[in-house]
Amino acid sequence: MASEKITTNNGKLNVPDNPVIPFIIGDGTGPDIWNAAQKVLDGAVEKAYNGEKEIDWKEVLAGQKAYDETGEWLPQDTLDAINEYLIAIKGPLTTPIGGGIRSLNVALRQKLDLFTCLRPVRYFDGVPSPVKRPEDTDMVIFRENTEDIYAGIEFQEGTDDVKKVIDFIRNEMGSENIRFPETSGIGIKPVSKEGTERLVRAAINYAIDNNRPSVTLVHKGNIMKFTEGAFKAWGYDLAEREFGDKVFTWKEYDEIVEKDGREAADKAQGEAEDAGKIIIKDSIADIFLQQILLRPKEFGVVATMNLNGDYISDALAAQVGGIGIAPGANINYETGHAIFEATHGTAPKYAGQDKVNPSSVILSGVLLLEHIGWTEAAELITKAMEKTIASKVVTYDFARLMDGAKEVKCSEFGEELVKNMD
Ligand SMILES: NC(=O)C1=CN([C@@H]2O[C@H](COP(=O)(O)OP(=O)(O)OC[C@H]3O[C@@H](n4cnc5c(N)ncnc54)[C@H](OP(=O)(O)O)[C@@H]3O)[C@@H](O)[C@H]2O)C=CC1
Ligand SMILES: O=C(O)CCC(=O)C(=O)O
Ligand SMILES: [Mg+2]
Repeated sequence: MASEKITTNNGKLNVPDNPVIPFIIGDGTGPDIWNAAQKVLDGAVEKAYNGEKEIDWKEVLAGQKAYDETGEWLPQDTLDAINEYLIAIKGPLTTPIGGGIRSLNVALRQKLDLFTCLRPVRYFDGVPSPVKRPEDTDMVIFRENTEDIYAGIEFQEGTDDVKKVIDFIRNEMGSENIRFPETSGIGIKPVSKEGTERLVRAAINYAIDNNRPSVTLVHKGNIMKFTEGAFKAWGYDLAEREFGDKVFTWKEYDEIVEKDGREAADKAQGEAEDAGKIIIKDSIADIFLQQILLRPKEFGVVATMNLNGDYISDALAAQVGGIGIAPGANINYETGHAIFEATHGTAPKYAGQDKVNPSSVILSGVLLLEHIGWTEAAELITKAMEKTIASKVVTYDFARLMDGAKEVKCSEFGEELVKNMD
């Protein structure tokens, strides 16, 4: 079967039966989990479509393997290939120590402008969890992926550059708030209206398409007023301007309280909920981290900035069993480019041991299959995952917390999933 490219037409993906999909194998435990995942993905596609559809996996290089083979951590050829083929999947990448690149993962997201980091968090029955009712956690995180302190604008303590920046802040901007100006490093946190709007737009569209009752804007706007506070304000404005009567915002709620009192505002929100409108609300990041533990049912779609999203992703993953089972995708909803990847890192201490849980990258593959419309194959894997975990055949991370579990290797867990596809 000759393979073809996935293309876009007016914002819609055209997916041939035999698409070329680039993959980055990843560092550390990357090869173990990718090899297991590829077999599961191929097995599901074969089973779902009886050989009428097949993915042509094309390896592209990044990370240690790229450095060893080409002398570059992130070769231009890799960026060009993902640009050309639109959709890719990757294993985790080590952050090189020293050198100009802070994080290859962050660099990939920024260079391809993959502005949403989508991280759905759901519970699979039987997975060991530290909370009493892990099934109540069912959220989808929209983490802004290109801005915030991840932009990497930082100046090291003691350098001429940081001195210039500190002099500028003190002398030109008149701020005396740098407590120890002689010994400070400085980090800059850009948060833009465009960046916020495209992220919040994607989150609300997702809520509409997937019948989610609310979108929560998570921010620390009480302290960082012109970055995180602006994120909240721009988010509410965008919701009201672009989504009109499909949404009811807490900004509207506050306006009603001001005019007609709290009872009237509660009534208006109740009516909006009854009419199936999406409630756009907000939560300050610190209390949000408490509420997702105490009252997770109150949250559905979460839209937030880069650093908050990084913390929230791992915290929520823990509630449903940990980052061994936390998938993700980096998506530009405007160009159609997307790279699917696990939430966790390279877990270097387990590298080459065929030990870690491949579920995060497998479920990232499920997101990929859903994204290209191959939902039958995606469903086969999800069901097989449910069945396999329920039968207590699991990798070390779950086995150490479960009674009566059978611990299997990374590759064996993948094989078990393929067996359990029916
Ligand atoms: N997107 C990416 O590619 C990311 C890359 N990184 C990079 O990865 C490297 C290592 O980062 P580190 O902070 O150690 O975080 P990791 O996520 O790599 O590992 C931390 C711990 O999480 C658990 N864990 C991770 N992956 C799995 C898995 N597949 N199955 C079961 N458990 C798992 C292990 O816990 P335990 O020890 O309890 O068994 C592991 O020791 C760094 O260079 C970092 O920059 C980090 C995050 C994301
Ligand atoms: O690239 C990294 O080292 C960190 C990335 C990360 O933590 C994440 O994507 O959640
Ligand atoms: Mg992270």
